[in-house]
Amino acid sequence: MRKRLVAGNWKMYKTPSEARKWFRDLTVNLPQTQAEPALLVPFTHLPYAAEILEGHGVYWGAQDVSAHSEGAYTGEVSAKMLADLACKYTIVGHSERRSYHAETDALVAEKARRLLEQGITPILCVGEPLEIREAGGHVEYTLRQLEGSLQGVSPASPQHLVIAYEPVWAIGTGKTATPEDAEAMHRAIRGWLEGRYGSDFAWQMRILYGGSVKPENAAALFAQPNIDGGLVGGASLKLEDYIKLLTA
Ligand SMILES: O=C[C@H](O)COP(=O)(O)O
Repeated sequence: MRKRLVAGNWKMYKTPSEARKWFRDLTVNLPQTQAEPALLVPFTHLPYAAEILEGHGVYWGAQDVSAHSEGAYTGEVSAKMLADLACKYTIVGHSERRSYHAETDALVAEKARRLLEQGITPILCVGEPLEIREAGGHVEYTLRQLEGSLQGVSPASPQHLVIAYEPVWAIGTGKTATPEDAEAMHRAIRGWLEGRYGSDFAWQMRILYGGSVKPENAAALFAQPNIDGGLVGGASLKLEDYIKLLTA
């Protein structure tokens, strides 16, 4: 049985002080839920997450990591540093990193390997742009991206790797994939993972949907058999909405 993961990607929003208050408010208002809550926040917020969320059943992590283990890499943050702040998850290969920072599949795979070396679970993002979807090449495109981004990535258990399918055209646009379209892609991804890691392993891995997930559409998406939760941007910034997603 796969435990649903509701991962909030805060992107570059909120100050550390705002985050500290938000984390406290969440611990006080946390609903009874079968879902696992996780927050992927800016690096500057992580010490507060570690201090406040610890012991509440809420997990935290970063939105990116260096592909290097250590060294003279000004501005970068290593997986070891994230592990020291008890990060359970960290996003790699988000489409915003791929497009604004020209991150390649090979680089994303490097980053995922650095995280696994430190016991942090990568949430590895894949997904097609609009023109590929319109041309009907979305499955092929996404599976090719998955293959490139998982080169040499060998998680010790199915819980140590999470895939997030995020169609680029649905991110921050208010346009969501229909539950049926999202499910079709998730099924294709799981099929590919079976070939790569074996059926039992792939069956236990979680595949999240991301792209304009909101309290109003979450239940229908999460009800799909191969959708194991969400990677949520905008709606994870508002405490009330995030709480609704945990109980969707
Ligand atoms: O990582 C999250 C995605 O980019 C989705 O963002 P969104 O929920 O604001 O569309």
